[in-house]
Amino acid sequence: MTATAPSATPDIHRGLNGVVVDTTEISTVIQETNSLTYRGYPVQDLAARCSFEEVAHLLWYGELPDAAQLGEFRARERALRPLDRTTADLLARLPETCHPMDVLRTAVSFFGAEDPAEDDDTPAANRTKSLALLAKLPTVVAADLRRRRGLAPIQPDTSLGYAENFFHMCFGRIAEPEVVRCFEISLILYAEHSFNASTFTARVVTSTLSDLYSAVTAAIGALKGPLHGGANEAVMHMLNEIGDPSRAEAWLDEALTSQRKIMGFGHRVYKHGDSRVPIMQEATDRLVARAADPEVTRLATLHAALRHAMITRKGIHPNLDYPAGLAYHLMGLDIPAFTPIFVMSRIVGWTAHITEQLAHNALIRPLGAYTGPGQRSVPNLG
Ligand SMILES: CC(=O)SCCNC(=O)CCNC(=O)[C@H](O)C(C)(C)COP(=O)(O)OP(=O)(O)OC[C@H]1O[C@@H](n2cnc3c(N)ncnc32)[C@H](O)[C@@H]1OP(=O)(O)O
Ligand SMILES: O=C([O-])CC(=O)C(=O)O
Repeated sequence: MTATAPSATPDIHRGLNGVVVDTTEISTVIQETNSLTYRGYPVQDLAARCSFEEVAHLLWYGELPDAAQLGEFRARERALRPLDRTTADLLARLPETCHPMDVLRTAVSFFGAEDPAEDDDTPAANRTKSLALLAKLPTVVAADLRRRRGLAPIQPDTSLGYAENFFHMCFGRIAEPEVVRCFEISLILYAEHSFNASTFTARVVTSTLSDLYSAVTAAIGALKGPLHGGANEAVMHMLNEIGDPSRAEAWLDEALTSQRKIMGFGHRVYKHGDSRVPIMQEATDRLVARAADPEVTRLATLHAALRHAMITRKGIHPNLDYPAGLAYHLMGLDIPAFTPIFVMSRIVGWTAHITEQLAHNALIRPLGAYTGPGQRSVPNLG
């Protein structure tokens, strides 16, 4: 038998780093200008001039809504906010020791099981499901936040916008306009970011012609990890661990020496700073100024000191999770709710990508270069 010559080592891109897997019309990071556009609009302009609902409409339908379209979009979203009794009961039975991302993942999976049209993947059916998820996810997140505080859920208020209603459902009151605006800016900035890990996960699941709920459930699992969305919670844990601004440099030295990843820093695509950070940082700074509280000043000084030390020492810049984590804490939200809030926003990007994937589907199935043992005979186990 002639031996086969070993094949040439294939070109391997671990983590798909630098690999372009498909086209997209939804958003792009423009490396040269370090900017991000949604359907062609710079995200900083959208954050300055639009509501989250307008941006959701843009990402899903390709255009900003006119007044009539926005009115209809808002009315439909508001009507879909309540949870049915079965869902509320199911979620209330989950252990309080589980992470709130587990609650969201379970909720979306259950919404799929309950939906008789789960397998209808026509664009119209998927638009209806996407809107229902957008509307219901804040209700799940707020009820779970209150459950962990030993409080009963508060029903959604259809007279309130998306961001205001979330504060109402968490705290029974609407936060001040500056807080709501900062929150809304974070939702706009988190809504979409091209082929990030969780969106790619949603596209992989969709590419098998599985249903939208399965794709979103899987995306929630991918977002939970601290190298992705989980970093906004990890940022706040890290700031609490450091404690005092005077410790920032020494803490960083030690963390880098022990090869720790510094949460909220670095990015696969942005190597000179995340385009969204300046907008989020400015909004967070406004919350700090408004608080005029020594405790808040201590945290903000520590946040700035660590950012400065990390850029000086490693040349690595913060990503969006760095200012967003601090902002959510300053809004009075509990740390385990931070990544679920990311889901409330990114649901828009995920479902826009699911629709796009389905419109030009190709099964996503890469290759792996085998490095295991050569072919061998199964020994006699008897
Ligand atoms: C919204 C979002 O999901 S944004 C991302 C949120 N995630 C985080 O904040 C977690 C912390 N950051 C990280 O772990 C990384 O920067 C990632 C996962 C985001 C990007 O990772 P990659 O693109 O794979 O870059 P990679 O990990 O190879 O980093 C390149 C170099 O920078 C270093 N580096 C990158 N980020 C960090 C960090 N946060 N802390 C310490 N070192 C870092 C790496 O150790 C590596 O150094 P080396 O070349 O000496 O080995
Ligand atoms: O793009 C990424 O890799 C991560 C990110 O910033 C996001 O999903 O918003």
